[in-house]
Amino acid sequence: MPADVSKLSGGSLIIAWQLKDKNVLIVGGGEVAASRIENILIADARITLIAPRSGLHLQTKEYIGATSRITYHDRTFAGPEDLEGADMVLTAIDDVEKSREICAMSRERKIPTNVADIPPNCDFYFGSQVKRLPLQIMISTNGKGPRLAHLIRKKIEDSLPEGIENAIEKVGELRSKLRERAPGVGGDLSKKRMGWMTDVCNTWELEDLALLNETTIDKLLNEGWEKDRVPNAEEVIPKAKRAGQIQLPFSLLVPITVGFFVGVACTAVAVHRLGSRR
Ligand SMILES: C[C@@]1(CC(=O)O)C2=NC(=C\c3[nH]c(c(CCC(=O)O)c3CC(=O)O)Cc3[nH]c(c(CC(=O)O)c3CCC(=O)O)/C=C3\N/C(=C\2)[C@@H](CCC(=O)O)[C@]3(C)CC(=O)O)/[C@H]1CCC(=O)O
Ligand SMILES: NC(=O)c1ccc[n+]([C@@H]2O[C@H](COP(=O)([O-])OP(=O)(O)OC[C@H]3O[C@@H](n4cnc5c(N)ncnc54)[C@H](O)[C@@H]3O)[C@@H](O)[C@H]2O)c1
Repeated sequence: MPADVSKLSGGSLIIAWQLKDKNVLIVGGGEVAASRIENILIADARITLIAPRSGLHLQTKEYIGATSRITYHDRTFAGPEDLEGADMVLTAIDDVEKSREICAMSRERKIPTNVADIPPNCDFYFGSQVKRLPLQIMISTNGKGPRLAHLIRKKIEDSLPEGIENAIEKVGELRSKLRERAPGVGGDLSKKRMGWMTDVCNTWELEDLALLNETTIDKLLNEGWEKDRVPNAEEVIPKAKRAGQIQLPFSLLVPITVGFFVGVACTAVAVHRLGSRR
């Protein structure tokens, strides 16, 4: 039977774009540009910023002064020569015509472009973002309701357990130490490594993972990976350290959060159906 793809439409491709050391041109220096700068700096890219000094937002000024990763030009956009070497173009200016012009020029050069607030001139949209690095969560309403994206972000932020970023960081350290012991890509060793990592993540609570350090990571690898088993957190983390942690009910938070959003989605569908019957 052919797959039903009728509902696979109307969304975006949400990806974690790797921009390290790429060149991003930002045109405009207001509040929106400041938020674009923050997002691009997080991605370790270099920024060329073109905007007259007189229109710079305080936050933009602070970013310019704080890092050599921003090359600042105190002027308005000059023309196609400003697009030279750009891997991405973002405009955040209060001049719709100029924005459209810049967009046309960059699209001619096949440079991915976002024009703040003008969806037809965007090759990609920005979303509302939870930033608890290395965790990032992007919320997109696919252009339907940016303010709602902001409000949904707040709800997700409130539902995330404290210290979740530490757990992710420590899992990253564990994975890289495991790779030193079991290197390579593909093949049986790789399968075994992935299986073991999956079992550790499934078995351990986030708050226990967050307590890992260099010594306990080695212990987990010695007692676990080397012996083809997954030890309990109690075996690896000293009792006193576990006793000192705040017990976060992550196992409860996940179903509650998922339940909440399923509820919101069902209500929205019901309201929409009622509305369309009138
Ligand atoms: C999420 C966020 C990220 C960011 O920009 O960083 C973002 N807009 C945010 C806020 C916001 N923007 C607007 C309001 C006023 C209230 C309202 O209109 O709802 C507020 C609310 C506020 O400021 O709180 C006005 C607005 N925005 C767009 C239009 C044009 C249109 O709809 O046609 C208009 C109407 C202009 C008009 O009416 O004239 C278009 C876009 N805005 C997007 C992103 C993309 C789709 C995002 C998605 O799919 O959800 C998209 C398509 C393109 C883009 O810009 O990338 C950020 C919240 C960050 C946060 O706080 O967490
Ligand atoms: N997507 C969003 O989240 C969102 C939210 C609010 C506003 N906006 C829209 O984004 C745009 C920017 O918003 P803002 O609040 O940062 O505006 P702003 O007026 O504070 O800043 C505009 C900036 O663009 C600069 N500028 C104007 N023309 C220029 C040119 N030709 N070359 C270089 N720089 C130029 C100005 O000097 C100023 O720094 C507006 O169109 C606004 O409607 C988008």
